[in-house]
Amino acid sequence: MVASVGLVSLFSCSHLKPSSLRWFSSTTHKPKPSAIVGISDDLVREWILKEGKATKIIRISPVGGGCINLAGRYDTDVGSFFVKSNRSIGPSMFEGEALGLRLMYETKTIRVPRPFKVGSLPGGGSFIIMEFIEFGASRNNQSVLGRQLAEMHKAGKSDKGFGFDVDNTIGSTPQVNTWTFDWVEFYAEHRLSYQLKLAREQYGDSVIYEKGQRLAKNLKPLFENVVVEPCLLHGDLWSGNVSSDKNGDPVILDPACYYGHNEAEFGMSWCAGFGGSFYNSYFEVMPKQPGFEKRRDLYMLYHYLNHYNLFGSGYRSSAMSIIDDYLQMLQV
Ligand SMILES: Nc1ncnc2c1ncn2[C@@H]1O[C@H](COP(=O)(O)OP(=O)(O)OP(=O)(O)O)[C@@H](O)[C@H]1O
Repeated sequence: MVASVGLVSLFSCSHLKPSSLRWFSSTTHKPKPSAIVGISDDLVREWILKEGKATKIIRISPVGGGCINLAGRYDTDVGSFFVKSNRSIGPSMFEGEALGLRLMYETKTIRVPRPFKVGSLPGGGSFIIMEFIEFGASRNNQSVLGRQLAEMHKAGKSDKGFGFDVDNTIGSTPQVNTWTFDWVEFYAEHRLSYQLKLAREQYGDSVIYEKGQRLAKNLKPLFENVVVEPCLLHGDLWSGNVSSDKNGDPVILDPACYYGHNEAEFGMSWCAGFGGSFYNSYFEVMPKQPGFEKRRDLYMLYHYLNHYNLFGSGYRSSAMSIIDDYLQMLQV
């Protein structure tokens, strides 16, 4: 039922960020500082020299690889800072990212960059300053990644149900995180239905909308005998957002966090390359729940729909065939 990742997907898979660009994306040369991160960086420098406790900024260099924001590395006498900026979007996007990074960081389970500061830029736009992580040359150990991710899911609990304190984005699509006590209701409304409405608005696609809504209203049988607890999710876990540090320890980046069913974390697994050792280690900490396989495509559907909305019709058939298969399986 899962569509294979073709050429189109490889390059648009997760927000146009081929993973190969990820591993070696830093370059070091010396253009004018403000040109590097695309902003007048006075506020960034000010923070680094005051709260960041640096006495000197030694070098500023651009970091490539992202699509939505401009990024730079600020080397100082107290270490390096990673800065992203966006000239047109206000601070809410980076506030969402910072909150997600902070909550993941506080679980002390898997390495994420520690967020330091989000600010607005004088002429509009915003920036985020976080810990700079030196990436290692090789991909991380899948088994450690699986275990640490499961530990994060286990540690990151919520007493408000499913959702998040702020809305954020998945790629550039808004992701609504209104707190909801029932997971099936949350996933149906704020994940599937939201994307289906977008597809109808953007493409006039009433076929996928109507079939998808029929599925969204009939998800309950897929959750029989399962207790779903809210877990802190990275939310956009694909290979481009997974790296490893110089010690070879896994690092996860660029999250779209919310509290959800832990299995929803595998919704991007069609672009993640998780192997057997990843899943074995994961399930040792977070045991597999009954019906896991039956729900796997349901969680991919959200991301396929998002890719359809972001990148166009190349993803429609994958989303449609998942919907059709479920409608047939559930006989609705
Ligand atoms: N904390 C960090 N330390 C060092 N490098 C980082 C850090 N976070 C991200 N990077 C590098 O910077 C690049 C851009 O970051 P990121 O992907 O978060 O950008 P973005 O534009 O916000 O996201 P998107 O890729 O979704 O457009 C990444 O490819 C990664 O290699």
